[in-house]
Amino acid sequence: MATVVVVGGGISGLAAAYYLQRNAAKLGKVILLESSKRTGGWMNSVQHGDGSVFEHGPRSLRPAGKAGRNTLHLVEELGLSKDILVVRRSDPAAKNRFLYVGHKLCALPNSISGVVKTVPPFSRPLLVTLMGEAFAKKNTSPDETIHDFMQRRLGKEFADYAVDAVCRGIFAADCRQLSMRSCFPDIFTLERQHGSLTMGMLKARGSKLENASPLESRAKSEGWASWSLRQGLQQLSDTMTTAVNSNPKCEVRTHTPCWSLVPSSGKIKVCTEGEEILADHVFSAAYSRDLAALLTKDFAELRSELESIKAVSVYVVNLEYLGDHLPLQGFGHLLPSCENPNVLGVVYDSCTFPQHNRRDNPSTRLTVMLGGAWFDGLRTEAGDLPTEERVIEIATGAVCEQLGISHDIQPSKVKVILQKECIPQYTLGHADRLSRIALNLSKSGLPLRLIGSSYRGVSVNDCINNARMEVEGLLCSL
Ligand SMILES: Cc1cc2nc3c(=O)[nH]c(=O)nc-3n(C[C@H](O)[C@H](O)[C@H](O)COP(=O)(O)OP(=O)(O)OC[C@H]3O[C@@H](n4cnc5c(N)ncnc54)[C@H](O)[C@@H]3O)c2cc1C
Ligand SMILES: C=Cc1c2[nH]c(c1C)Cc1[nH]c(c(CCC(=O)O)c1C)Cc1[nH]c(c(C)c1CCC(=O)O)Cc1[nH]c(c(C)c1C=C)C2
Repeated sequence: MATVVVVGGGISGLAAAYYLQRNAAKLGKVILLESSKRTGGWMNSVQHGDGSVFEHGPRSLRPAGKAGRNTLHLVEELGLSKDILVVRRSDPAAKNRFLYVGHKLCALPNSISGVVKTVPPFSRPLLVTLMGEAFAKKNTSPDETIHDFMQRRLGKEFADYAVDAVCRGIFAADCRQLSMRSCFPDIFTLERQHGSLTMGMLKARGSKLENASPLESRAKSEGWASWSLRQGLQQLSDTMTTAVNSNPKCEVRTHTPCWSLVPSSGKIKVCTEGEEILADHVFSAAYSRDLAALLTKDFAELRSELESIKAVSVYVVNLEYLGDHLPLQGFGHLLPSCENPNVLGVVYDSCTFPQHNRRDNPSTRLTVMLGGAWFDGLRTEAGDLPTEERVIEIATGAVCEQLGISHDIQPSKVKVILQKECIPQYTLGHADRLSRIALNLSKSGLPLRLIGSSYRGVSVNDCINNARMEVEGLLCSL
């Protein structure tokens, strides 16, 4: 009977352990090793005594797409359907997203009238941009930066404002560095298959749901745009941890860093502080650079490829103000890098999930995100990290300037968290890098499978779905 070790207890590692424990009869033992004191990784929701919930990491998931539907399935299996908080497509938090440009909040078009009119910061209606897109020249190069791709198809203005800002709001990244093929594979493929994104999207519309679970059907019929859970998204990782631990053949060990992975006659010796586990199979769910540090010098090439996937750091600043202070209802706003590189955007949490607001008083909850690919711009002249006071000053300054919440109103809660190297960057050539990693791994003969946000998608949905596919791959091979 095989022993399987999962290194890393973020959502990817937990998903692998969860899908492995469902098939534990075929396996001997499943052990998940997590170096920190808690599972969940970046998934981190903090509940306060007054009922408020603050997210320091991911805050909402999309129900759409194969990976989105897979997570809904998981939620149902875990018995969490009753705790789902839904944002419908008709809600302001789904319809209204803003760009902060030229010292103004500009609504991104979300209706027919918004598409046919010229709305700031654009100099022509979105409809004209989309009509032009249908005739843009196709590119056949194996990869392109997101900015080059979008500028070619939708024009420079659209790429500089909308695309630049959205990439900051997903990858905290500079779209001039990122790979279109790896960050938005579906859109990249639309051009290959249909010659145009507009035409491709029109053809792909209204596909039917087959074998939908009750929650998926509900999501479709009620028009869900995104969702969270009553205790915050960490409720998902906590429930997965409990499910894995409740299987007698499986075990989640926190406070247990893996120190090294050493090949041993077709198996891997997994070394921790007090123990060596001889594993038949290892899933690495740690950041690729952390995995590189676990491999011996014999794997220099593999290590150097894994190390080349860099990640950016983000300051997450959660703010709560007593009273209703939002000038507009919506999901939040993003700043294109030309407006203010250091401030990525502001999420209007109290509008998106009012269920997470404190119970005793009306409140405005916001999350300001700073840094990302522009993180060094936040450092002092000496190159040091800014003090917590300075980070709060930047965040409350942004809220004052961009949302008109005066400096005279003191936040009732403030939490600053530095999320170090939290979002891996799929730069140009990422797909080739993954091919080289796969080749290196297969040559090495190591029974090691790679999952996690470093490789094929940073969204929680992708992390879970990719873990599931890797587990299925292993089970098929047994
Ligand atoms: C601020 C922020 C906001 C986000 N917002 C969203 C959102 O709204 N929606 C969305 O879908 N996604 C969002 N994401 C992305 C998503 O949260 C992450 O991509 C995802 O959680 C990554 O999960 P993971 O398990 O792959 O990695 P991680 O969460 O990094 O987990 C890796 C784990 O491995 C452990 N580890 C590392 N080395 C070792 C070792 N040697 N031994 C043992 N353990 C080890 C680490 O301690 C960690 O717990 C956001 C991310 C951030 C940072
Ligand atoms: C301002 C910085 C960030 C905000 N969220 C994130 C960052 C870095 C991280 C993030 N947000 C989303 C994902 C998952 C992507 C997916 O494929 O599901 C991640 C890793 C969701 C998301 N957020 C925005 C968009 C357009 C998306 C994609 C999915 C969707 O349409 O819901 C926009 C956005 N993010 C932030 C703000 C303030 C904002 C827009 C107003 C915060």
